[in-house]
Amino acid sequence: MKNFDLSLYLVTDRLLSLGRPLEYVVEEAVKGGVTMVQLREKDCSSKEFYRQAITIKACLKPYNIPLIINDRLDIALACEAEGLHIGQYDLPYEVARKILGKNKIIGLSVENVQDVLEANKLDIDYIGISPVFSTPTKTDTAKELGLTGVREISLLSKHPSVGIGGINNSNARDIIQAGADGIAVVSAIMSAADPRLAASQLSDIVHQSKLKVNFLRNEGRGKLDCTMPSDDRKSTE
Ligand SMILES: Cc1ncc(COP(=O)(O)OP(=O)(O)O)c(N)n1
Ligand SMILES: Cc1ncsc1CCOP(=O)(O)O
Ligand SMILES: [Mg+2]
Repeated sequence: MKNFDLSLYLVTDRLLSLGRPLEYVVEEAVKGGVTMVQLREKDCSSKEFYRQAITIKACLKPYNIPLIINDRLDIALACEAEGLHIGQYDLPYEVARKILGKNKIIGLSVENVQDVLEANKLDIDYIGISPVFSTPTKTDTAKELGLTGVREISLLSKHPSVGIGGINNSNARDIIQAGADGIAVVSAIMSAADPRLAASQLSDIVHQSKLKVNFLRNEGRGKLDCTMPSDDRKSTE
């Protein structure tokens, strides 16, 4: 059964871990409140990627946190990860789903409205709204979508969403208020002096923002039901 929470999604980058072992940063982050982990290795051999995947899988098991593998279906299968994240230029969704089966989590990056409309036709499990802001962590991205993009995409998407790209303590709240179900971060946790504290602060922001969004949605629903045309009812702002 697929059971996952997108609230605070850590995407790894070993090169940003300030020399600390990846498993140390990941475990600290999970203790701080990370709800999902993606192993993203852009620059290593398949053997090394597999070795890291097995190590991180073992580290996450006691916490019941799902491991998602970036790009590499073979590694996801080999380490029995809970899922795979693919982008617009990666292995096609249909192929990944056929090989992984219906019980694995598949996430897909969306970079514009057209991608979201296409994603709505697929049985993916979540979308990554990519990138929300420009970021030095990944420079080969599409144009940043900004908060307007997050708002538009989360209204259009039939799948749950996470924003990714340039997210930190100062803007995490805006991403949730714009309609995303969670935030995905690399440097805000990987490069934090105290990854547990960084995760716990982000987790608090996300949860507080979700409470506020849900409150406004419920409050608004009561008021909107009698005053607003139905097309305006999705908005919380
Ligand atoms: C949660 C999440 N969202 C988006 C991405 C980006 O995926 P992609 O566009 O395939 O780029 P790479 O990460 O492969 O460089 C992601 N990894 N995770
Ligand atoms: C993997 C990825 N996909 C889109 S932006 C990005 C990197 C996000 O890194 P950071 O959280 O450090 O800005
Ligand atoms: Mg990719």
